[in-house]
Amino acid sequence: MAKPNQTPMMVQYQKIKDQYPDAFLFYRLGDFYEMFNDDAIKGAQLLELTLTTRNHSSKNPIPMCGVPHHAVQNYIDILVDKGYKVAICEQMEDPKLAKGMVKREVIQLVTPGTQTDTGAGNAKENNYLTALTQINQKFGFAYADLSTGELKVTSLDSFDSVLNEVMSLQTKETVVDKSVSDDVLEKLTTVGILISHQDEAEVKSELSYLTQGVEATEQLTVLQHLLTYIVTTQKRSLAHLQRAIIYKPTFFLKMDHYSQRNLELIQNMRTGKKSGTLLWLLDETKTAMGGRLLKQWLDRPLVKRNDILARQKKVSVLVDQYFERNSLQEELTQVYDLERLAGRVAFGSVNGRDLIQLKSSLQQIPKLQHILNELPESAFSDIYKRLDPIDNVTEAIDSAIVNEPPLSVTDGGVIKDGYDKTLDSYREAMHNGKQWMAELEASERQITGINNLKIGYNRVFGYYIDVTKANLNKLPEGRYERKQTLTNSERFTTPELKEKERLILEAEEKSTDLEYKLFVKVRELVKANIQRIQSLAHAVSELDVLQSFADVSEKYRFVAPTFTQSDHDLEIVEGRHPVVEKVLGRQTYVPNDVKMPEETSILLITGPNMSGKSTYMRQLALTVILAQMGCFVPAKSAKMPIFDQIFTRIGAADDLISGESTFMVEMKEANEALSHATANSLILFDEIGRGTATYDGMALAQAIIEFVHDRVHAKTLFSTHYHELTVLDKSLTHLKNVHVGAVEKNGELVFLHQMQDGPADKSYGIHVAKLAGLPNSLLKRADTILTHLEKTQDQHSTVQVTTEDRTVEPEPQPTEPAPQTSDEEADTQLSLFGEPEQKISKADKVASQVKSLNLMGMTPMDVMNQVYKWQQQLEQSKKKR
Ligand SMILES: Nc1ncnc2c1ncn2[C@@H]1O[C@H](COP(=O)(O)OP(=O)(O)OP(=O)(O)O)[C@@H](O)[C@H]1O
Repeated sequence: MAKPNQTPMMVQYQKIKDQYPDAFLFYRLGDFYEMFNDDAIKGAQLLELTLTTRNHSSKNPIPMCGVPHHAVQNYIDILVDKGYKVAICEQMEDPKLAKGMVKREVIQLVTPGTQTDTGAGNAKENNYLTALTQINQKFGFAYADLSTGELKVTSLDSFDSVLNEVMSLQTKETVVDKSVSDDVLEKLTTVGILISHQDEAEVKSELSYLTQGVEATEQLTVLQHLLTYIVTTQKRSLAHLQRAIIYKPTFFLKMDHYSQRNLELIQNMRTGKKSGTLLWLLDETKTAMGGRLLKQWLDRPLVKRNDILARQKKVSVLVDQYFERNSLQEELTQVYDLERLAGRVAFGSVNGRDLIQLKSSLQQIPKLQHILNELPESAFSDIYKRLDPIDNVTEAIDSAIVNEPPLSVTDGGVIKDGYDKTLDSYREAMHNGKQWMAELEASERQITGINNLKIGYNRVFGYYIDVTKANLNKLPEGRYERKQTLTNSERFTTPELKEKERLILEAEEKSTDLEYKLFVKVRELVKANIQRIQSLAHAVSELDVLQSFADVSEKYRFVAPTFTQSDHDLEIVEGRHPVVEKVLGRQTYVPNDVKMPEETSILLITGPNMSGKSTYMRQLALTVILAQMGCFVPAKSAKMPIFDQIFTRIGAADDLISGESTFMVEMKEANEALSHATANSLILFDEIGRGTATYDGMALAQAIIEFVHDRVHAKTLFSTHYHELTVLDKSLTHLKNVHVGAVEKNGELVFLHQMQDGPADKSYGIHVAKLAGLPNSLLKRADTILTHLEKTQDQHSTVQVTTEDRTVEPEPQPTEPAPQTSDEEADTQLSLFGEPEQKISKADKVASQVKSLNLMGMTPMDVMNQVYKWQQQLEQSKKKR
């Protein structure tokens, strides 16, 4: 709100700022964009700028900071990357010509989801703006990428599905209307998404084609809000936005975002980067658009047999045709980002260099067509047809734009000679100008007899005749008009020089104006062809991803999988985890079979820690994903059914939203799988139940296995440390035991990484703890406890699997007292800490904790954490003393 005694400028500033309370207002003032008040205080801190004040002599100076106009994009990017919005407020008239206050307006609101200049490093990333509405228990969900014009919409029936979409699209901003509940908004905010409110929906008639064919109320509503938000923030042409495509999550192999994360499809769990992911392995794309499409395919593998086979067929052809594939790669390398170029054409931000990139990309198209023609099969006929070289655009650019245009489109030098007669005549005048001046200089020297007389030019005084002071007396009277006096010379003009100057300057000005007009004309012609460019871009990206699949398939010895028709036979022979194999090296990696014929639905996997159980499970999931993307798979041979969904519970569970315990999340994820999986799904459960007390965990694990076996029938890999569960194969006919082999050599554990039939006979947890470097005395103690526990268990038979009636007998709770230890054992504990018992009460406490430790219910990591805690406690007690 405007404050009393404000200057007219600050009144104008405040009026504009009031319309954008949640954005930084970059207010153009001459060569700078200024921020004031709170924006300035916060902006100076975030952008590391010097904070100054306006009216510093007044009682209430106004905090202020600014950035130079030519560097503004950097600063906008920094703020937007940090999740803020920036309103760019421009001067709408020339300050020299303005009467009173210069008119200013916000020309664009840049937000995290609408940012289109995402930098060269992000060329292979989409930047999705998403939108949400909640109508009659349903969610309308839409998303758009403003840099490429992609627009999609769907209906979702739960918030979990919304979250899946939001997370897998990696959106930074969601547009919502009033219908979205506070609870939903809070959850979205918790996962770091900026919420933008858009309550009105007003889509202009010229954009109504974008929603054509969309009928469901929630879809139409969400699109209208999204489009209104885009129009109000962008305030520029949106000619490249494509008609909304309606999609359904069931069109694709469904995976929740936890699975996508756990399987490390596009993001490394430890580093958050691409390296070490399936995308990293697969990405041999040569164009940025291909890179983006590959990511989309990886997010959404297919489920329709014919679609999968059509892609696979193309990959096969390219695998076989090495030379053609190489040529394709070479030609694709020279195709620029057609999608984003089309976006810049629509926004009007395209420059001469962009048009040259567009031209040279289009010139590659006939070469791509030629290569596809050389291929033996007609598998590529659909792509071939879509490879439209758009000759009229190539010709228009080629005839008009110079080969190496400058960055600016307003300073001339963009249009070719011979393209426009009027432009040529201006250029001639400019060029002749030099000639005229040389001739005039020669004739003036002759007339005056002054040999060092010069004709020069500067921006302030224009053209002048320069005569040294010593020669001034030689100038004839009357003809020479004085312009400027310097120490050693004087500068003059003549009516003739003035006339030539007028012609030259006029030609220059007219020439740049005309060049810009001609450039815009070419740009408009390109704009009229945006849809053709976009459809070409799709075809090129597809070709690029397919060649990348073929390249990777050949390089890493992948094979084409076959898909079973009606039965659920799954047989992978010598399968590999492609990423682990790439990292470890081909020689080190041990391939493994996965054999699950129709009658086997569950593989119960046992084996030591670190032996490769999780890798084996992940390997199968990645093989299925690769197969359903249309790619070859890392195996000697592979036969599988087409899966509809993949559920995984692998690795550490975390829940960003509710802050629930690991065990709670684990159970929720298990529930998700048990309630939604079908006989056509794949379930991977890694050590379910380990997050709670042994008996509880084991009971739950068994009940879950039985439930999957009897009711769900999904193909399931279940790894466990509960060896007691391996007897289940006696009662569950569709369950098979397998284990990862390991052998003990001279007391050392050697992992074979080889999957073998039957259950594992030992857990080897303590051996793994040894590998992790835990102290010898502790390991010795753990061995003693283990022997003791095993004895107790044998005597009391407390842990026993019950399979009768598929129910679990009530088990004793793990609150029973810890096994009594002998004096000799107590001594061992104390020697662990090297201190006599009576002096150290802390050590005493720790020792008693060691005694009561339930090693059976702990992973090596838990043990390490516990030991670390003890070390800390002992360290503190030492310090106190
Ligand atoms: N088939 C294989 N060939 C060679 N090395 C392998 C193979 N599978 C796994 N490994 C190696 O063993 C390591 C441990 O594998 P993984 O995490 O799958 O074991 P795990 O049995 O699931 O362990 P834990 O039970 O402790 O979770 C991997 O990081 C990898 O280096």
